Amino acid sequence: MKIAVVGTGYVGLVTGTCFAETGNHVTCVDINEAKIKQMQDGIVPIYEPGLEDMFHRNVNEGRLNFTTSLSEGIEGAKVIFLALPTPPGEDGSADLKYILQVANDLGPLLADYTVIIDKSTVPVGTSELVQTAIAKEAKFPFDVVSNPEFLREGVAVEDFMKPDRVVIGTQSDRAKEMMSKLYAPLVRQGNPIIFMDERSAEMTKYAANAFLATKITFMNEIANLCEKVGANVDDIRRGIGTDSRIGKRFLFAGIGYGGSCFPKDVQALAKTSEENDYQFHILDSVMRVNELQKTKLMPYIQGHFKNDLAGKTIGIWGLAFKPYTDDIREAPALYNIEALLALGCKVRVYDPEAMKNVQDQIGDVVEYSKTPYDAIDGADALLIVTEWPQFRTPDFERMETLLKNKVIFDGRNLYELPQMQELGYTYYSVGRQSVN
Ligand SMILES: NC(=O)c1ccc[n+]([C@@H]2O[C@H](COP(=O)([O-])OP(=O)(O)OC[C@H]3O[C@@H](n4cnc5c(N)ncnc54)[C@H](O)[C@@H]3O)[C@@H](O)[C@H]2O)c1
Ligand SMILES: O=c1ccn([C@@H]2O[C@H](COP(=O)(O)OP(=O)(O)O[C@H]3O[C@H](CO)[C@@H](O)[C@H](O)[C@H]3O)[C@@H](O)[C@H]2O)c(=O)[nH]1
Repeated sequence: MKIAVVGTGYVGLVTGTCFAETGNHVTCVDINEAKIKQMQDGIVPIYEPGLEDMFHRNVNEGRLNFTTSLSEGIEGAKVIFLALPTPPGEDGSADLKYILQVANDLGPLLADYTVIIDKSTVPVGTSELVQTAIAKEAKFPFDVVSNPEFLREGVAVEDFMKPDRVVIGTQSDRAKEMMSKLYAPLVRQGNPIIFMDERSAEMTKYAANAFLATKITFMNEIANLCEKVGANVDDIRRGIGTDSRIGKRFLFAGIGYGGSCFPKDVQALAKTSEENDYQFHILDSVMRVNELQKTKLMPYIQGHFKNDLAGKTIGIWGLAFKPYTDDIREAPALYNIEALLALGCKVRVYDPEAMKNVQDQIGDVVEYSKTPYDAIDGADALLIVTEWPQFRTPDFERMETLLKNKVIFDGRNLYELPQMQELGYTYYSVGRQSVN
């Protein structure tokens, strides 16, 4: 099938590449000329495990192309995916200007029956707005389908190729048939395509993200309480996660959730509630708790150094909002850097993938290190923010020779308490007792 994907960010690029991999001919359209040129030159603009090989294979075999021209990109396409940004507007609601702009542009360009698919995360009712915008100048029949995306950064290719489920919101039989054909190779494993109406599909995406953000936040609050009552949140996680009604995943306490989705989607759902005269109390709490959680180790850092942090050097391991990505959107590391700098600290950072993005965003207010060990050379303490695998089994003996003090503040609970005790570190983590 000939497919167009409009918007070649995270979701667009993964969608386009994976559908090319299943034998379709895909053209990716983006207004960012530099990005399109990069991809035409064979450079994948994001770091995502498994994507690069698949990208090159499909480009070389002629199934994956790139253009900045919408009219050229959608020529002959039976389906058009909209994978455009929906950032928070000033009031927290999702800003639909990118989607509606493209919808307006698409109308006069359609040259046959086409299925237009919202892959972006959009508030309930958006498919009707898209429908109206396209209809203004369309001369051919079309259907607008809501097909929210559930991939996680870092495992995006696997999530896309083997989805737990595919949610498709449409009431058109013609669109349903087209979507079933497109997704057939991906749902072979027995995972379902779930059909529903457009509004329910749009709501399903927000419900999933808000539920997961709430699950994490609940564990973060349990962790905060564990510290006070002398319990260990890792044991609690094992103790409740084995209950199949609760499930083992997304129960890891830490220094808050970040990324391009949870923060903005929880906020947007709260806004939708407000607009519909409903106070979604849980979401308000989730947002408030997560704000506090991101810098929850700061009081421990201040306490340890007796509120005298001016001139102290803190090494930070991890900048990306989670491992296996270079994405720093809403990353807890940025909040901790800001808090440490405000207290007069010098900050030295290391991340295997995200340092360029951080430097582009905040410049040289921190020092960028070539290795994790450079980041702690002469530092007064180490703060761990992202659980990259290489931080799990570091050379503790070497660290001891580099750190001025054997102190670790660990926002991701990477090490066992008895191990830290034996090694003689002062160790603060989340939801567990401190080791001195
Ligand atoms: N990032 C994720 O993990 C993820 C997962 C599921 C859903 N989503 C949702 O998918 C949507 C896209 O997210 P993303 O992270 O891929 O966004 P992104 O910001 O990484 O990329 C969006 C792309 O759209 C392009 N663009 C903007 N206006 C355009 C136009 N008029 N024509 C063509 N291209 C245009 C931008 O240049 C950019 O390359 C959002 O609604 C997001 O909430 C994201
Ligand atoms: O037990 C956990 C699991 C995650 N996190 C944090 O939660 C955030 C989000 O993690 P994750 O969900 O793995 O990453 P995303 O790529 O943001 O994916 C989420 O957001 C996407 C965009 O909407 C959805 O498609 C995915 O299904 C949804 O998991 C990160 O800061 C993680 O550190 C925790 O603190 N504890």
